[in-house]
Amino acid sequence: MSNIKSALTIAGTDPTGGAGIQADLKVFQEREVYGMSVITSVVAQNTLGVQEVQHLSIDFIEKQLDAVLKDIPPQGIKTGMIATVDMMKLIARKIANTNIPYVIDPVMVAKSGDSLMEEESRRVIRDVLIPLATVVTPNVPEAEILVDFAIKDQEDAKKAAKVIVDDLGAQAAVVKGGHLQGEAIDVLYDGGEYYYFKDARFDTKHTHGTGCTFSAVITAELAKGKLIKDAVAIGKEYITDAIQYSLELGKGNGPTNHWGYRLKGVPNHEEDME
Ligand SMILES: Nc1ncnc2c1ncn2[C@@H]1O[C@H](COP(=O)(O)OP(=O)(O)OP(=O)(O)O)[C@@H](O)[C@H]1O
Ligand SMILES: Cc1ncc(COP(=O)(O)O)c(N)n1
Repeated sequence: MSNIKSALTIAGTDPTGGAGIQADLKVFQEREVYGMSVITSVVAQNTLGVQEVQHLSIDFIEKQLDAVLKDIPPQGIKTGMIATVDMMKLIARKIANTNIPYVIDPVMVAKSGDSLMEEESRRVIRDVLIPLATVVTPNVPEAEILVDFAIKDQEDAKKAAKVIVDDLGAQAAVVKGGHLQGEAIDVLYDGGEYYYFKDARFDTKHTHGTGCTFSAVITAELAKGKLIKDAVAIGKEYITDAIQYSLELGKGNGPTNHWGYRLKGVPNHEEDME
């Protein structure tokens, strides 16, 4: 038997390569798992925002899922942009009995402010997909919608992570602190303990795709058999480096970039460098 680990992302696209499916596949490659993808929606977007979205039919998404799952069953699955209730129900049906670690990045609104999930789906994701999750990775606005209370500080973020696990049924939740003040602190709750992942906050607008990248690393590490808390720690370190070396590409919010960090060749924030 092959010991190659593979990971599957089920998400929307970003033709400029910073977010969505394209970002996930780059991460899988960097984390040395074999990357596979099922596209839910094709998105005409760039660093400035979303221009147009076309959802694929449920029937065609199902064909893609069957093509992958029946041929190369992955050791880790993540979902990103799942815009409609019917897509959520389909994905739940396909992965409910698989036992494959499953990471949900509950993508609702792009950094540009454009909606990536229908209003109705925001409630349905709670009931249909969250109970299947190994880890859910909401940012603060997404966590607020999932738990129905305002998150102003780390104490609130901690409470939200607990509700997502204890009440909504995920195995673990990490509420990301990118939208809070001060250092970038993410809170993980795994049903037993809280873990805090704290790192420097960089003053940069080039953070397109941070959430996608972070959750893709966690998926890759779970696929390799890492514990949840170790997978999140690796995700945090990776995204911090990728934000520090993010790229001034495009006319808006440029993409994060771990590749540049690795090569140490193309820093764009010289003030952060020695
Ligand atoms: N300016 C920053 N400097 C350092 N780390 C950051 C910064 N902004 C976000 N992070 C970290 O990046 C990760 C993603 O967090 P964030 O809250 O930005 O997710 P997100 O809003 O879901 O991203 P996206 O909008 O791309 O979906 C977290 O680990 C967070 O702490
Ligand atoms: C297909 C897709 N999925 C996710 C995001 C969120 O990323 P961001 O909030 O950084 O724009 C996105 N823009 N596009």
